[in-house]
Amino acid sequence: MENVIEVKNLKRNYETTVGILKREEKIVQALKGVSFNVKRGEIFGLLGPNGAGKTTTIKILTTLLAPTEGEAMVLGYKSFGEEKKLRHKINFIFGGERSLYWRLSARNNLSYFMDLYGIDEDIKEKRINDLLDLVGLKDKADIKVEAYSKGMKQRLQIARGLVNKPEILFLDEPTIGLDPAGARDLRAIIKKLAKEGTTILLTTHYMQEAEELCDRIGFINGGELVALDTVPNLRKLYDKGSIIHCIVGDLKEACEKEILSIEGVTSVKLKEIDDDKHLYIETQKPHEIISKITYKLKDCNMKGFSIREVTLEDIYLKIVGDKNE
Ligand SMILES: Nc1ncnc2c1ncn2[C@@H]1O[C@H](COP(=O)(O)OP(=O)(O)OP(=O)(O)O)[C@@H](O)[C@H]1O
Repeated sequence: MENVIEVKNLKRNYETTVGILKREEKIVQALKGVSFNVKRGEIFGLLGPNGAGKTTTIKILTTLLAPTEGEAMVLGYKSFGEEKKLRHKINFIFGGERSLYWRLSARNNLSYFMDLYGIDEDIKEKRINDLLDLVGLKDKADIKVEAYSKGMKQRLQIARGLVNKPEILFLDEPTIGLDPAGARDLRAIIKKLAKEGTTILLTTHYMQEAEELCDRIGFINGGELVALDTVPNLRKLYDKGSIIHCIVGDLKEACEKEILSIEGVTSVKLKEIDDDKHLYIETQKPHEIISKITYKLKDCNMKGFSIREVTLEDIYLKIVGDKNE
């Protein structure tokens, strides 16, 4: 499958000033040499903590920001330098953005945005109806957007992002602030779009969403791409099997080390949540060693335990780390 995005050694610095009394110039390296490709029809996820460089990457790819160094080719055009040739072939939606006109109906919003792209009158009406159908707003098409729920507004944003039939749609945190049902509806639309051939590059902080949607995932941290693969391959690379999750009230200092020394335990992570201590024990043979673990924790006021498969969230925490630690 052909590459529709080719990013090579992409760098972007921001110049800012810091300090209140003595203002000093500071350079923030938001991207430190990122390289990746996206294939046509793929749903590609960029995941990483706040400030990792995800939005900067999207802004460069959507022609909104110039790179400091490196190359970003989108549909064969330089995203900076050939932006005029590229702009009508792509579109983007930033999560929580307020680009819709609340005093207008959904239909009139879409009509207005199509006019900005110079879409012919004779294809406008059908395209508007198709888009309203796709995002499930046909029945509410003539109601003012101000009366819409957050989920409906976000679905209309998606329709707005499709007015020019983009070959690539960029979505920065598309489901942010939506309730579970609203987020599920939006994910269904994203899947449908990809099935119909639209390439999607999205960012999200929701690991389950990424796991459900993305064909491949790039983990970005501190301006660097630290891993890139399909979810099954990421599992193979970083998956040591299962996680035994134990919750205890007290933890004797030696316990953690003793558990780590049990044969078959790959790693032990401790996290304090409220007054409890959560132990995440990585192992390939959870059922063989669980009794040894509960024995070691017998004086630790054990409140419960569970055994589960390694999730994308575990993989994320392993690769990117936990900023709240
Ligand atoms: N206009 C700007 N001026 C100065 N620094 C900036 C600017 N925009 C972004 N940065 C910095 O660049 C780095 C990358 O920011 P970016 O917004 O790309 O991260 P992100 O991964 O999208 O984060 P989030 O998940 O919070 O949206 C951060 O350190 C950020 O503070």
